[in-house]
Amino acid sequence: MTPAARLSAAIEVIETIETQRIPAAQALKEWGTAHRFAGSGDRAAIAGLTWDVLRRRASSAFLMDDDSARARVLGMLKLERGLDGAAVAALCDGSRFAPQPLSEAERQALDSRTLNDAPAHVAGDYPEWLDGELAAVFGDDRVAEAAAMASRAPLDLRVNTLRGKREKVQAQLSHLHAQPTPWSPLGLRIELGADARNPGVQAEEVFIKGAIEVQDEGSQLAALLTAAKPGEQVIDLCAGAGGKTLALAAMMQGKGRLIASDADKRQLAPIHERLSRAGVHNAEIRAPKGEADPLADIRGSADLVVIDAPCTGTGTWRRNPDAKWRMRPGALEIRLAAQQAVLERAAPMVKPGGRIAYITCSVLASENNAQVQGFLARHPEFTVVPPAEVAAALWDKAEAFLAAALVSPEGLMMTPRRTGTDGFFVSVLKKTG
Ligand SMILES: C[S@@+](CC[C@H](N)C(=O)[O-])C[C@H]1O[C@@H](n2cnc3c(N)ncnc32)[C@H](O)[C@@H]1O
Repeated sequence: MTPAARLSAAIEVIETIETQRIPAAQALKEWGTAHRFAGSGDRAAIAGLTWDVLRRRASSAFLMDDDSARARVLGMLKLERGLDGAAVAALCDGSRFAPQPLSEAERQALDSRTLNDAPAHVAGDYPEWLDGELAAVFGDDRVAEAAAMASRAPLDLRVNTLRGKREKVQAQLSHLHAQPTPWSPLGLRIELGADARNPGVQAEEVFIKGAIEVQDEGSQLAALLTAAKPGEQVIDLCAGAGGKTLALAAMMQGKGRLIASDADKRQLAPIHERLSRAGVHNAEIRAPKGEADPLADIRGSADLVVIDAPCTGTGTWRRNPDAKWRMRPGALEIRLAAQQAVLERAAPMVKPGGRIAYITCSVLASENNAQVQGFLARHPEFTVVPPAEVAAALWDKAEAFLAAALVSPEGLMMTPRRTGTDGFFVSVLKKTG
């Protein structure tokens, strides 16, 4: 397919998403089924265009002064891909399979309209109802922060130190141009272009042998900031598919006791295979069985309870721009209640002097700072470990990391703009009594 034909296809996919109100992944799949002649390169390029339109869904329509699928695609080409009016016109030449030529109004919009007068939620491409939440955290920086949260994310890997060393794994992935991540001593980063096909790391020998896992650098750092140590008793209370469990296991070097649990046993399904591939031998998985609490025996004994809390995932918008537009206020309410419940569950498990690491992949104050404040009010036996002490887990990077992150009395927040990671909040709470 020509670049122009791919553009026509992307307009079609965006139209389907908008009119049928279906998820982007589904619309792309349906398009692929109906156009079996399209090769994998074409599909990847059309998907790239579609995701980029969703990144710029509001600002592209504002720029074009038109909210049609075609306008959003044209506006995205300027805002996200940096094409000028002439370059867009060259793609839309009206030839077979190409989009229709630009109208006068479209040409003018591409040449002269800007986002200068756009409201914050439009310029920053986020749902209007979240403006107050983002203003509370970022103030006037919210447009710049949100724009970074809309930008394409790299593919980050964590090297599993139970199986290999970063330098060696990097050399084994040199064909993918993997580079060390800026903060995590365990991370490798693969930058992906706009039309990039999935690099298929799961088929690499280092992956099959358990030496790497796909994990955003922010998630790696969140695990490191818990400062889990060899010999400790660590409870991963919201283990899900085990991303944090695997990182914690490597930090513990096979020594001590690591218990992974989750309220939803289905979420835990992939963890068994992942732990065995990663060579983890000191982890115990406790899935719920009926009404009984699988962690009933853990009372006042844990050195560390990690809460990788259920959250809205606003910090991962750059990986899933579709989810951002589908998010509703009701979903936030549900997450807030779940976070409070899981914090309450964790408190009695911790031994005196032990700690809770409360982590979210959200940037919203209601899910982060306010949850910590509420918990401290209910549990005066806990205090916040000062963020400077928490950051010390990053050794030589601690000072620069503290300067980059958004530090509050409740904890540390990473954002795509500040740390080049997904958005993550980490608060470490120590039990004094
Ligand atoms: C952010 S996800 C966990 C991701 C996982 N830790 C990882 O790194 O791959 C949050 C998890 O919390 C679980 N959860 C929700 N409420 C819970 C509760 N009250 N107790 C324990 N787990 C809960 C959900 O089932 C979900 O799997």
